[in-house]
Amino acid sequence: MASGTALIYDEEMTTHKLLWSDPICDIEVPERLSSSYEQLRSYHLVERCVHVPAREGSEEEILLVHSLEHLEVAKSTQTMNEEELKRVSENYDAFFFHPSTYRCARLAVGATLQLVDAVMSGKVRNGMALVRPPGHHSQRNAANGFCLFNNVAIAAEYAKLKYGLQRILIVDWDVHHGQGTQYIFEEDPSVLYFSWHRYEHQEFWPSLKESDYDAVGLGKGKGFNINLPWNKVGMGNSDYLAAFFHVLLPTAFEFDPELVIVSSGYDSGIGDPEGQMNATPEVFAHLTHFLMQLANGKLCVILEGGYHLKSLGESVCMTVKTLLGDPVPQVSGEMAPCLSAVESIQNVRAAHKPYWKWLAYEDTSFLQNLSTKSHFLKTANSNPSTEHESKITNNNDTVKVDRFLELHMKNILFPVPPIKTATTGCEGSEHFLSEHVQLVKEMDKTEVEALVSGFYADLVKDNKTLLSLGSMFVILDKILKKEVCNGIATSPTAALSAAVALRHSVRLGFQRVLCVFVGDMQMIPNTEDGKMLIINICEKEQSGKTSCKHYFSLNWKEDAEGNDFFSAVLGFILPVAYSYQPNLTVIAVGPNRNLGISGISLLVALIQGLAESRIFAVIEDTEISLMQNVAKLLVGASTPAFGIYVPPTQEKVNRIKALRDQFQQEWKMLQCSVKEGI
Ligand SMILES: CC(O)(O)NCCCCN
Ligand SMILES: [Zn+2]
Repeated sequence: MASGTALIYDEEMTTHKLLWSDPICDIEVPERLSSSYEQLRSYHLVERCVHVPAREGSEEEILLVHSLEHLEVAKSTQTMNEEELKRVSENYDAFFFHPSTYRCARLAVGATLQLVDAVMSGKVRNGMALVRPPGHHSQRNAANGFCLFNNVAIAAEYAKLKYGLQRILIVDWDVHHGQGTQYIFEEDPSVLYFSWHRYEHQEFWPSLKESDYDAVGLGKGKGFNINLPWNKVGMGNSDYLAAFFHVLLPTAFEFDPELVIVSSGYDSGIGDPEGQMNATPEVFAHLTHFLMQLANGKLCVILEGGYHLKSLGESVCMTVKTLLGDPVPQVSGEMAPCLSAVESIQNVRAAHKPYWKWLAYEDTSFLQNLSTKSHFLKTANSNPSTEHESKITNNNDTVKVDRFLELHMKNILFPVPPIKTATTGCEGSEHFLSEHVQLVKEMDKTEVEALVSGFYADLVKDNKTLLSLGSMFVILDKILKKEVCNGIATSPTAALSAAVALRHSVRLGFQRVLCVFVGDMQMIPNTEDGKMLIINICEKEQSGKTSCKHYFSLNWKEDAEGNDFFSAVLGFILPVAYSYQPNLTVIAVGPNRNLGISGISLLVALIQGLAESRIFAVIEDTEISLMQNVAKLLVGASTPAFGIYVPPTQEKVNRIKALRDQFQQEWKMLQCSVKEGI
């Protein structure tokens, strides 16, 4: 199983720079690269990565995407004087040549391909390439938007050719639309291109009609181009996460890519003069964590834009930390997407409904018989209350942003626990023991009895379970004290252990405990005080207990063919969980579970982004192989395998939709459509 994270950086890529005054291009400075690298060193992240050297992309590799003419023009600039360089640059929209630009652009291509090779060969699991000039605006025959060669597009074509790949996902979270990449792949169903971008109803650069949500791809490529336009500035963490839950991730899991490449621009982060958005650096840890669950973890992150040096550096570090497997920091801010974001999400889901199975039963009825785009929802000016209040008055006040980020990151960053996982040494644990796993000794019997006989006496009826509780208490204590990141235990009665664990966790001071219980929960704690939120995935409605704000019973029957649980996790469980913002997650699997191991693995893998990755898993002791799967995921020892993708049935989609409609006011991350007439 591949492990390790590659970091590719070559200082020579800092030699490309603007030689004359140009207010559009003067933000693309060499310090973008050097200060990001310095920030990685300051967080001791460079030494934890596998260093892979850059190389020059060959002319042949560049010709995979670009015309010979484009290559020749670029090559000819090496010997030009300033006057000539300026003149050639004027042929393009927002591009500047320097005598070293051609060399740097070839290094950027080569660095990107080196990363693809390192990941595809299994030398590493994933990695990041810090490159400039960026790539996603450049086109077959033109430089554009600071980009000369389209690094990511060349990487996709290279991977198809060299590794015979048939499904590559490109995620472009840069705040500008990568129109270059869109043009290159818009008829190609083997490359799924997703981009969000500042758009403001075509007001914002590059102000293209084809950047809107109805540009879904052409010919055989229809459905494989996804544009999510942001029609307002100030988009934040909740908008970005909602876009992942309700648009990108369900599509990505259905597409089932063999490789994921990120056009990783950080101008979508707070403080950036171009983006004017509000998303804070830790959100990139969450986005990265989600993408790591695809393609068996094969993820190549390639730098695009990002023009506020501090914001860029912090976001790059959040990305690399997550690639390395570190716990994911709590995401800040109100978990509620703004109206404009929800409208864009709704529109792009409607536009893509004809192409994706997971959308087949989503009702975009309001669009029933409407063909032209003008009928799609458009807010000329949604009322101010639906706007995010901006944390920073204006992003142009760089020093103010620096100070904000200094404080913000202090709160976000936390010491990573030395040990990743604690376990009880239960049967089967020998299969995943490593230096990241700690066996906990049993709590002594009398201590357990004292603990249990008082506070939990009503729950614990017999001695048999007493001992299994003992080691559970030890694990919970270690998680609370942050001596370990997560823990796993087996129990003869997981339902009882879960009930005791929940009560014990609240007693230990966890204020918001999320419990996802798979199977028959039997005893359901009182969730009135909001200190617990329970999602019970069961085969049939628990006797008489209907769903309410802090208790959901989600009826689900495992699909015989494969794993159809994606829509439940992405469309319901994660949005509720992220809205709740727990500080501990308890995952329990009781008797007669109604979910497959792959469905449960998906749940465990995706939920690690919550509560600073603090998870306590308790599994019925008859489920040895499930326990091993879950443990390997918690340790980070295995890249996730979620079984055969099966789209949700209409009945299951309706069940999730009903819960969403009922609770989207309480848990706003559930929102993915605007009710008529609001
Ligand atoms: C790589 C990039 O997307 O950040 N380039 C932005 C160019 C903006 C020109 N006005
Ligand atoms: Zn950009």
